[in-house]
Amino acid sequence: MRDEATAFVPGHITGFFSAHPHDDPTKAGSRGAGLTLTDGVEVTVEPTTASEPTVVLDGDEIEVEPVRTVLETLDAPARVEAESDLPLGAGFGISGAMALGTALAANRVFERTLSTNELVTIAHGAEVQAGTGLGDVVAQAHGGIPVRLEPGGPQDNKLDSIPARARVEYLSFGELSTADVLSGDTDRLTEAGRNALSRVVEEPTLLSFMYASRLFAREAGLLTDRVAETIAEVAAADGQASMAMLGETVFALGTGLSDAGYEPSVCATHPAGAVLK
Ligand SMILES: Nc1ncnc2c1ncn2[C@@H]1O[C@H](COP(=O)(O)OP(=O)(O)O)[C@@H](O)[C@H]1O
Ligand SMILES: CC(C)(COP(=O)(O)O)[C@@H](O)C(=O)O
Repeated sequence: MRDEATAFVPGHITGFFSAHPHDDPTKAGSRGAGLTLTDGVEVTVEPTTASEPTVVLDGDEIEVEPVRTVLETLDAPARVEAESDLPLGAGFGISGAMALGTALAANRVFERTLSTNELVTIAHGAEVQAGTGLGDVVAQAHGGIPVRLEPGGPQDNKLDSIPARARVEYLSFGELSTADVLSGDTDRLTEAGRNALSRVVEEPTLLSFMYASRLFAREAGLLTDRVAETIAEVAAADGQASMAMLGETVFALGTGLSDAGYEPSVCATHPAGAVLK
């Protein structure tokens, strides 16, 4: 057993998605596309003798169900300490990042001998089971600008990506409970998500991704006034922006938000998937 291990998992902004439930959470998931980010989550796992696991994010002890499930699945009594560049609950896939980072680091600390795909499957299943995400984990394992053609964990899904890189700006006005949205009527997202995916498969470019994402955000009925206004202001300054699913967050390519007079956070698309440090 090692003293500790650390993994870095990129943040993930989903531009559009459709939900695809299944009785087996490792086969359930989403189709869609998004951006993995150089801003992300660093997850450190160390063994504990305490009767219950401890999960700390940016110094605060919190309850993130997928992390607990991953530790139980790996039979790993641990303390998980995460540092995030991104806000929790605002559409950056932090719950998925913490689950995936915990799986990678716990496997190393407790000297389990699971493969990367097995660990991604465990983290993906835990995230889906908790209702806090559908496609973040497999996207964060992949890196780049993943296009999720078929839902599920590595043994069932089919991923492609948009071969591009970009500077990314983002501005978050607040949280949107993923669990609330996913436990509601997601059928209304299915057609919008299918249309968006068809557009990006037809034309796998960043511009078509952004256009498809804006169309989806409108059709999904999730746009808030502040998000809609900000997207319009970026467009008026000849920029490309859309809403991060699922958060009250706007993301833009290049300098879109800055050019519209905002002071956004700045990062870039992440060229690779999650890594052990
Ligand atoms: N202060 C908090 N704000 C938002 N979520 C929180 C907080 N503390 C714990 N959580 C848990 O973190 C998870 C957030 O998941 P989600 O809404 O999908 O966020 P993200 O979009 O960052 O992945 C949920 O399991 C939620 O119960
Ligand atoms: C959009 C979402 C369903 C939720 O994303 P988040 O709120 O960041 O957990 C994501 O998991 C996806 O399937 O694309």
